[in-house]
Amino acid sequence: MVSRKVVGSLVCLSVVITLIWITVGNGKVHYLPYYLPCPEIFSMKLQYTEEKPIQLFPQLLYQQPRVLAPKRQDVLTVTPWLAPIIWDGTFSPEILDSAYLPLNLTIGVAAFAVGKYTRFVGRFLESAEKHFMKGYRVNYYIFTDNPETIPNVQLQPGRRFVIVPVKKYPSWQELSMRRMEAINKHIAETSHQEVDYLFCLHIDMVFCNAWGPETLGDMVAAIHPGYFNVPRSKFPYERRSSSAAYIPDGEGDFYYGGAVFGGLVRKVYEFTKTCHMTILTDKANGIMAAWKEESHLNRHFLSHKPSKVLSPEYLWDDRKPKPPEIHLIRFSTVDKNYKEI
Ligand SMILES: CC(=O)N[C@H]1[C@@H](OP(=O)(O)OP(=O)(O)OC[C@H]2O[C@@H](n3ccc(=O)[nH]c3=O)[C@H](O)[C@@H]2O)O[C@H](CO)[C@H](O)[C@@H]1O
Ligand SMILES: [Mn+2]
Repeated sequence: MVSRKVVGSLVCLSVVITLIWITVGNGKVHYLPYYLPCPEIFSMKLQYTEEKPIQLFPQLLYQQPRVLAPKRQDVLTVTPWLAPIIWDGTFSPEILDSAYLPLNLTIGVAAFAVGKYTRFVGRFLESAEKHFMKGYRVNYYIFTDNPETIPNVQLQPGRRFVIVPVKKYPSWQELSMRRMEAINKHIAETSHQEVDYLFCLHIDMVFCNAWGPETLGDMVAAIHPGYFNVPRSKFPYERRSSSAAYIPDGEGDFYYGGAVFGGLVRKVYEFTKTCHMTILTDKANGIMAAWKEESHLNRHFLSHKPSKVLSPEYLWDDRKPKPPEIHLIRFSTVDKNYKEI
């Protein structure tokens, strides 16, 4: 009896469902295959700003990186905020080139040659043509008050030389305070459209070994050759609390050199803007930081950590004896005759 009632109700239910289906669904079967829950996603595309169908790391044969056998044990190769510190022996130029060359990047160099410093331009450019970003597109921006004295250096294909006229500053201190401003202005007006990365370098230096894509990063700072083995209490940071470059005792990571900094051009733009602003703040308060823009750079990098740090291989001073940790000097100060300049 019970089963008859159940069968009766089931029959009724199916009749009602069929009637509803016929009236509402108009008899058509709307079949959604369960294995394609949302077919639109297959036609959707992410809107990348630049799409470069490039095969990174094409087949290359190289030694296996060994997890338990670090290439360098004598030096720190990563900061506590996990930025790499670039030392010879820790990277493969071939792997890096295979990743960076296909991107067709343009690297900018900004350097000042004002007054008697125009004499350094020839040597700087000749050495850069031999060692700096070989195989990449490079734009040299030479900021000078005396374009006629700049020698004509033969450049490799894809490399360009640009004179950026600046006025003669009343003193080297004033020039030192204005460099950030001039570079910032030039990025905004010109170089942000011309380069991907920009390095700001002293002109009284020469390249002596390869400087390649291992140096590219969002924001790049270099450890000063005079302070890589010194406790931070001895760093020549600005110690007066009235300065915007003030770093109190007990703080600081490294002492970075003002002669080398760089990064993505938009990051260098932000960086030079903040440094220029803190320099102006000091000026308004009648104070000049101990090591001028270098003090402001060090203050900035304390709270905005660089994403890559160059070892002193990339900022050396040939007057110093070479310690065993430095295998290769890549960029070094030339001996200036201080009396003459
Ligand atoms: C003696 C001194 O304290 N100098 C400053 C300078 O050390 P340095 O002794 O390395 O300074 P420097 O003589 O190399 O001058 C810095 C750069 O400014 C340019 N330049 C300088 C003078 C000049 O008459 N014409 C010219 O074009 C040139 O690109 C030069 O490479 O830089 C450091 C970091 O940046 C600190 O800021 C130092 O305070
Ligand atoms: Mn210098």
